[in-house]
Amino acid sequence: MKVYTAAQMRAHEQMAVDAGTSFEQLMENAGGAAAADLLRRHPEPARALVVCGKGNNGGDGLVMARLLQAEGWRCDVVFVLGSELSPLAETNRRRLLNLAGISFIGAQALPGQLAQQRYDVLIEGIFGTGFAGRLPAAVADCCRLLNASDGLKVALDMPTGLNGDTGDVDADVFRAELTYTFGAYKPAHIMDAGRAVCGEIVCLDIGIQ
Ligand SMILES: NC(=O)C1=CN([C@@H]2O[C@H](COP(=O)(O)OP(=O)(O)OC[C@H]3O[C@@H](n4cnc5c(N)ncnc54)[C@H](O)[C@@H]3O)[C@@H](O)[C@H]2O)[C@H](O)CC1
Ligand SMILES: [K+]
Repeated sequence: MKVYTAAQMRAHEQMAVDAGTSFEQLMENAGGAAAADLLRRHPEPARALVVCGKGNNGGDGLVMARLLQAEGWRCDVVFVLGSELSPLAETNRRRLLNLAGISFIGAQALPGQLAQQRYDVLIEGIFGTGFAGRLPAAVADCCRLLNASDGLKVALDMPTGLNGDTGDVDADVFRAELTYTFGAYKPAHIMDAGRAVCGEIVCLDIGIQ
């Protein structure tokens, strides 16, 4: 079992890029592998909420949204940390523009939306390996809302509020039923406190050593 810290992930990602792939392709591989697994579990078109932060963790969610909508899913996308995204997340946001089945909803509209719309799947891409410190209040509020909602709760790489390196868990951590992690497990995935908030953990190959 491969277990990599955030710094080790960055090093292996860089090695893969030096060997000829690109960061964009790695993100496509991550979102693609997660979407493929979800589609195996949920072969019928369904309705998903994709909750993104501003970094590449959200970018993985945006790739998933594109691939799920291509299979007939309806995906609502929300950015909870503003609209200034990492370059790769922005590239993948643009790829969603004008696609059938994709709607963008404002973060302030999320509580009302969750009250009136039932989602089959909630995909959480707020923070991944780039997270350090405390959860911003807006993210803690969002996680509380998601935790209280119906639908399969899916975390990308790790549930937001879980520090992948240390296993520290915020009180308002996203409580996932299924966690897709990319390239390798992270230290928190094999700690009891971390495992308690990840649900089933599926480690997906994204083409790094
Ligand atoms: N490593 C790989 O091989 C791949 C990783 N992928 C995915 O990308 C994320 C890591 O993305 P990154 O952009 O580095 O970080 P995050 O998305 O987790 O968010 C970083 C973003 O958030 C800010 N931030 C961090 N802590 C806080 C805080 N306490 N409060 C407020 N804001 C915070 C930070 O400054 C950044 O702006 C990885 O997990 C994978 O999901 C690839 O897509 C595939 C290859
Ligand atoms: K996440």
